[in-house]
Amino acid sequence: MATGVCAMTLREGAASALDADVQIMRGSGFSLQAQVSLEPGEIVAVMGPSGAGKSTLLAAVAGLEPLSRGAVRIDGCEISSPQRIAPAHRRGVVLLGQDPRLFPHLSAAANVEFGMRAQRVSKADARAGALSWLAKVGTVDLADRAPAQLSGGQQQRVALARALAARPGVVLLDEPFTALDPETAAGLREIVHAQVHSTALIVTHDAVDALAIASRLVVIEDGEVSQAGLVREVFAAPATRFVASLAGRNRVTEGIGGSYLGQVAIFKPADVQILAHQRGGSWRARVTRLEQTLVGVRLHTESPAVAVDIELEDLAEREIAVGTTLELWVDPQRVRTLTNA
Ligand SMILES: Nc1ncnc2c1ncn2[C@@H]1O[C@H](COP(=O)(O)OP(=O)(O)OP(=O)(O)O)[C@@H](O)[C@H]1O
Repeated sequence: MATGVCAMTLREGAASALDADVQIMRGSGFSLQAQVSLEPGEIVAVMGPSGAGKSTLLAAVAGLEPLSRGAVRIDGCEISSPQRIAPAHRRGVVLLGQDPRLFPHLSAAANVEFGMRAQRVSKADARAGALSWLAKVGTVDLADRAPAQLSGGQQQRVALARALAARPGVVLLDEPFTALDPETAAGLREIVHAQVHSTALIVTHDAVDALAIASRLVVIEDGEVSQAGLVREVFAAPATRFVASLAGRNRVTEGIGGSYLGQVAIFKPADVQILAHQRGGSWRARVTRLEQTLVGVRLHTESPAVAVDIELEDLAEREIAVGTTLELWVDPQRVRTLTNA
């Protein structure tokens, strides 16, 4: 693979390979060190706590944040290094964030055309292409409206059409659904799933987004990659407390049933059993809250805080209510432990 700066314009319309080795040191004391490689057409989710460095990673890959060390390569062509950042039209990357950032003086169609014209598409083809992209995101009937005449969700759809119409080899989406209501977000999620044929890195706070859209997940914590792999595998075997909480697992740090002291015990709410009598490793807990789930009821208990999933019939049969004291037990084989650092 070539490693130098490529003079050629990047291939348009084809998904590209992305290889980013990003090191950023900010005066504020924050530093980011992350390495991500994507095959052409692969969609990878990026998750992590607030302030971990997710947006910084995407900005660096987009060529908007200078690197302290490392390089970003697309199809082997270096588009960013500490010495040089390629001009925007040669990077082959688009970044779409929470804010649609449409040109306010241009209509929805003209906004989409703009991205295509930058790729030297003729005016007539750009108009036809813009209408076709607006149709794909469900806003073709709004083509002549100015951004100010569109709702937030409609603006975000137009911004997505503009980003994809430029046929980038790599698309970067930084929480594009966060500011939208759940229904609009679900619609856009489907559009991304159906229409993004580029290689894509998507920052999200939503585990459902990661499962629905991406094949792999990269978790960033404190400026470093803390876990990476297939989305399902990462959620099935959380390596950090943050990933465990994403995956909806119990995370107990103060020990349970006299075991796991000095460790973080991680287990599924569905693996906690309610016993009729005390046994080795069981513990007594008071129910503080009941929550209905799609498949039954989640009991929240205290000291330690543990969630327990049971079926609705069980709740009625055992006469469980807020304030009930239960004897709980979890099979040690179902408990994963982390060192309590
Ligand atoms: N322009 C900036 N100048 C200096 N520091 C910044 C700048 N932007 C962000 N930071 C800091 O860099 C760190 C990483 O921020 P970043 O926005 O990448 O995090 P994030 O993981 O995307 O967080 P969030 O989920 O809240 O958006 C934070 O400590 C943040 O305060």
